[in-house]
Amino acid sequence: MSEAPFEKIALIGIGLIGSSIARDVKALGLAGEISVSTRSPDTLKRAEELELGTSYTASAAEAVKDADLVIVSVPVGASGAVAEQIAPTLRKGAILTDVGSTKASVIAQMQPHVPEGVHFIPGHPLAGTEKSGPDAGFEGLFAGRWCIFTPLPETDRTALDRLRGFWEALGSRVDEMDPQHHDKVLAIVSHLPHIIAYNIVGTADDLEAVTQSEVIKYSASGFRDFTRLAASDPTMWRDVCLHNKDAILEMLARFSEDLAYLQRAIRWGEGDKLFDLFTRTRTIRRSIVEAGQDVDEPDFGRHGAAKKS
Ligand SMILES: NC(=O)C1=CN([C@@H]2O[C@H](COP(=O)(O)OP(=O)(O)OC[C@H]3O[C@@H](n4cnc5c(N)ncnc54)[C@H](O)[C@@H]3O)[C@@H](O)[C@H]2O)C=CC1
Ligand SMILES: O=C(O)C(=O)Cc1ccc(O)cc1
Repeated sequence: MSEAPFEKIALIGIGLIGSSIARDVKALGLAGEISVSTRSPDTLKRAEELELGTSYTASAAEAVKDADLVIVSVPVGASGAVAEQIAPTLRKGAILTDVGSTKASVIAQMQPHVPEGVHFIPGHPLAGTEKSGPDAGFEGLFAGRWCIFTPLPETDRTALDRLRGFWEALGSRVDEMDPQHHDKVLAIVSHLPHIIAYNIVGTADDLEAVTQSEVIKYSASGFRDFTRLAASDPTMWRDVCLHNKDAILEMLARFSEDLAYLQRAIRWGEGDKLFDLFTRTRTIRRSIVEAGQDVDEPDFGRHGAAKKS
C-alpha cells in the first residue's frame, strides 16, 4: 500500500469548507490521520457522526499536535484567535494554511503568531455555496475550481509545492497572487455580488407597495439567483465585509458611479447607452462559459473530477 502524502492533517473549523476538504482527504487517502477541531460542541459532535475525521477535539491546540498540514477554515474574523491558540503546539516543518475569503487581513492576524520553522501559506479556494455547517459540505467541491495562494516573500518553495500538490489532488487549479491584489479581485467578483444580493433582497423585503408574499410568489429567476446569494452565512459575510473594507468600499464607489450613469440613461430615455452596456456585458458571460467557469451548468465539477488521475 502506498503511503499517504500527509501523516496527519488537522482541520480547524469543520463547516462547509472544512468538511468538504475532510470528505476529499478521506476519499482520496491523502492523510494517515485527520484531526478535527471546532469551537462549537454541537458541530464537533456532528462531524464525528458524519465520520469526517479520525479524532475530534474542542482544543485546536490539541488537534494540531504532530500534524504536518494544518488547515484553518473559520470565519476570517476568527483567524487571529485560532493562530494564537495553535502556535505553541504547531510541529516544526508543518504547513499552516487557511481558506479565508480575504487575504491581507488574515495574514495580518495570523502571521505574528506563526512560530519559526512553520510554513505559513495563505490560501483561498474559489469554491463554495450559500450553505454552511458540516452537513453542507460535499466530496468534489473543489474539482475544476481555482485555489489562490498569496504566499509571503519568505515562503519556502518546497512547502508551497507540497500544498499545491494537495489542492491539485482535490482537482483544483492553483494560482499565486499578491494578497492586496487578491482582495481587490475578490471584492469585485465575489464580495460585491454578495453585498448587492443582500441589498436587493433587503429592498424587496422593505417595500410597502409590494407584499412579501408577492415577492415570493412572483419571483423571477433573476431575483431567485439573488436570494440564493443573500441566504449565505451572516457571520462569514459580516467578517468578509469588515476584513476587506478598503477594497470593497473602492469597488462600491465605482459601482455606485456606474449605477448613476444607468439611472440617468433610463431617466433621459438614452436607449443607445443602455443597449451598448448590455451588449458589452453579454460578452463577459460568454467568456465565462467558454472558459468552463460556468459551474451552474448541470454536473460541472461536482461529481468526482477530483478522483480522475
Ligand atoms: N462558504 C463559502 O462558499 C466559502 C467560504 N470560504 C471561507 O472559508 C471559511 C469557512 O467558511 P465556511 O466553511 O463556509 O463556514 P461555516 O460557517 O460552514 O463553518 C465555519 C466553521 O468555523 C467554526 N468556527 C467559527 N468560529 C470559530 C473559532 N473562533 N474557533 C474555531 N472554530 C470556529 C465553526 O464552528 C464552523 O465549524 C471562511 O473564512 C470563508 O470566508 C472560502 C471559500 C468559499
Ligand atoms: O455560492 C457562491 O456563489 C459563491 O460565490 C461561493 C463563494 C463564497 C465565498 C468565497 O470566498 C468563494 C466562493
